[in-house]
Amino acid sequence: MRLVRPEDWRARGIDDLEPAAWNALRHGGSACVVAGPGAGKTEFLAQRAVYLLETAICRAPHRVLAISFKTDAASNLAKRVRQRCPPELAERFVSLTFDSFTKSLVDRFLNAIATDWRPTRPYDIAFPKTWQVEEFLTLSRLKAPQHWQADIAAFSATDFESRVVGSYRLPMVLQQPQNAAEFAIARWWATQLRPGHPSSLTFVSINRLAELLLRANPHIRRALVATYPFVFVDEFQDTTYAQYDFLLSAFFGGQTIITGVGDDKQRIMVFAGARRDAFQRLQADFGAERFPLLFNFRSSPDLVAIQHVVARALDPDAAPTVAQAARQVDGDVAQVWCSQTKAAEAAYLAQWLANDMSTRGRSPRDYALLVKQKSDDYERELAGAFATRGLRIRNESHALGKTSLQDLLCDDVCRLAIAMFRLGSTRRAPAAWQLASSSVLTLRATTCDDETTAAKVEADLTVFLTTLRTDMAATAPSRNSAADFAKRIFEYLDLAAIGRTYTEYGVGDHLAIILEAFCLHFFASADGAADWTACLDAFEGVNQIPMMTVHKSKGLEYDTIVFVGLDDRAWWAHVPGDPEGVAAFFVALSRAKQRAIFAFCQQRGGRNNVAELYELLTDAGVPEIAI
Ligand SMILES: Nc1ncnc2c1ncn2[C@@H]1O[C@H](COP(=O)(O)OP(=O)(O)OP(=O)(O)O)[C@@H](O)[C@H]1O
Repeated sequence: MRLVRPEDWRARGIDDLEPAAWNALRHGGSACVVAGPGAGKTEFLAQRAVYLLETAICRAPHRVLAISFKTDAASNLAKRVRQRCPPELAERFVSLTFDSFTKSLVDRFLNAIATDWRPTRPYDIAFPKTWQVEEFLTLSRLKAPQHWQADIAAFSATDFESRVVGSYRLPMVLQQPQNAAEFAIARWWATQLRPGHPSSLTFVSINRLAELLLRANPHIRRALVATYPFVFVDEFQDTTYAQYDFLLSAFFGGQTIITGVGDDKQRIMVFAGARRDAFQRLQADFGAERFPLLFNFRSSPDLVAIQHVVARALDPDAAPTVAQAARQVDGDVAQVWCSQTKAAEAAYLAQWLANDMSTRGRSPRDYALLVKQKSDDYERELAGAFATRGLRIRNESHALGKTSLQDLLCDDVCRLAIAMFRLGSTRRAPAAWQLASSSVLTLRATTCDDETTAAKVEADLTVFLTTLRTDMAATAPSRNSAADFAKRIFEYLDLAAIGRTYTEYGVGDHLAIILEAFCLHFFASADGAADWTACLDAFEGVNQIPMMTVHKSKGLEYDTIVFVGLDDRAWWAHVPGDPEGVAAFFVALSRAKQRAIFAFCQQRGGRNNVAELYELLTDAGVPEIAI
């Protein structure tokens, strides 16, 4: 492998980076890369990883660790690095979510966790609802000594865990609570560790256990620091108290160079415990230098101008960004559509989308329907009208067991299983063959250098697929036949080998969660499908218009976004003046490359609470149109 001198290194797969991005990319210390939507923050991280690997600034066996918040962001970043540098270098780029990283530490070193805090193996993952936390806090208050009761009553169920539990460092051994917070926290832990039962841990608890693990076991921390001299954190503005504290415990005071990228104006996770001062802390604790980026590669100049009006509402000092993309549509690039009834809104929307697709030659996946929450409800309300225009909605936020459709689809095992099914339903699927054959070689612990064994593994795969193809051709899709074929494919792939080969499935219950979600979605896709290709298309959402919550749309981009439900009912939690609501609005608006439409329907709710969002659109010159 030929190394590149740092001064000779050029951007890979893109023409260039903006000057400030070059400075940040070459910077030798920790950095805060702060930039608005579409600035290419994810692309910047991919380029920096390739730079570090190709110049051997990150020399083997050292690795670059990238931490993202969402599974699809982590896999998207890994994919970009794989596309931009040779495989032997890309394999030293580790891209994980915060939760999977801390969980893998806990699962791997569970026995090194102090006995007072050690969970059972295996443990369940808990997702307590707000009412359950409320109930817990009420009970804790009643059980607390009287002088602590008022303090406990002041805790809020929405952020008790993220702020109070999340910012608390576990002592090495269990101690008597000294104040109200410690009393509530101790009870919270008792409900999670559950002596005598399988523990049931939230990801905040898993984070706290990982932090304790590193603090209590300096040799594990040293090994971690030695493995990863470079750490990237994407969406840094959303770093929670627990996550920042974990970073501090793991990497403070050492040689680790941290690169945090993000945008304070897109901070929409405060409800989940995001710190408002994450960038400032990175500057103070790790001496990170600040690099603001000013380009926007995503949105057309007119949309960038509208975004700037909203950006200024969030940060009066926000610098104007420089649009790099060209405008491709005539007429308004943004509009507010006002309707009286949900039925009228759905009918108009479906007709407009079908028409726009055919006149502009666009596909359903160029569009996205964004909602504030409860995507299942909107899907139900719109699906009928869409069907009459031959359109199908793909609800990416839909929950599947303990994961979501969006997370399932970017999972490695899911992608492999679908590739096998594609090869079972058709002869010509080169991308599927590429993925299946390389994965099966890896699962059988064979390298391409060992030509004899590799040929045998491929021949065996061909035989398996030939029989599968014959049997699938002779069997109509149904829930039962889907279950039979899924069983056959997973047995062939060998779940034990999957656990051994892919680190993310080796420990814990991640594989079980994915398998459950896969089966739920695959059986539903097979139900009523005309043939296996239709079943697989339904599974993958081919030719369907994606719908998702704003939170799930983070980091994604579409030609046209339609925000459905800009009203008080959908935004019930929004308090006028609260920057988090405006930030969510900003995230939605900035997903659009060419066009953003906001749908307001009187039947859904009023627009008092959200008046400020409409005012911003009016200030930006966005017209309102009755439909
Ligand atoms: N240097 C570049 N040259 C050309 N295109 C780029 C460059 N950097 C990024 N892009 C493209 O611009 C778009 C936005 O990039 P990316 O998704 O990385 O932005 P982001 O800063 O993460 O945005 P957001 O914060 O809104 O999620 C993508 O389509 C990406 O491929």
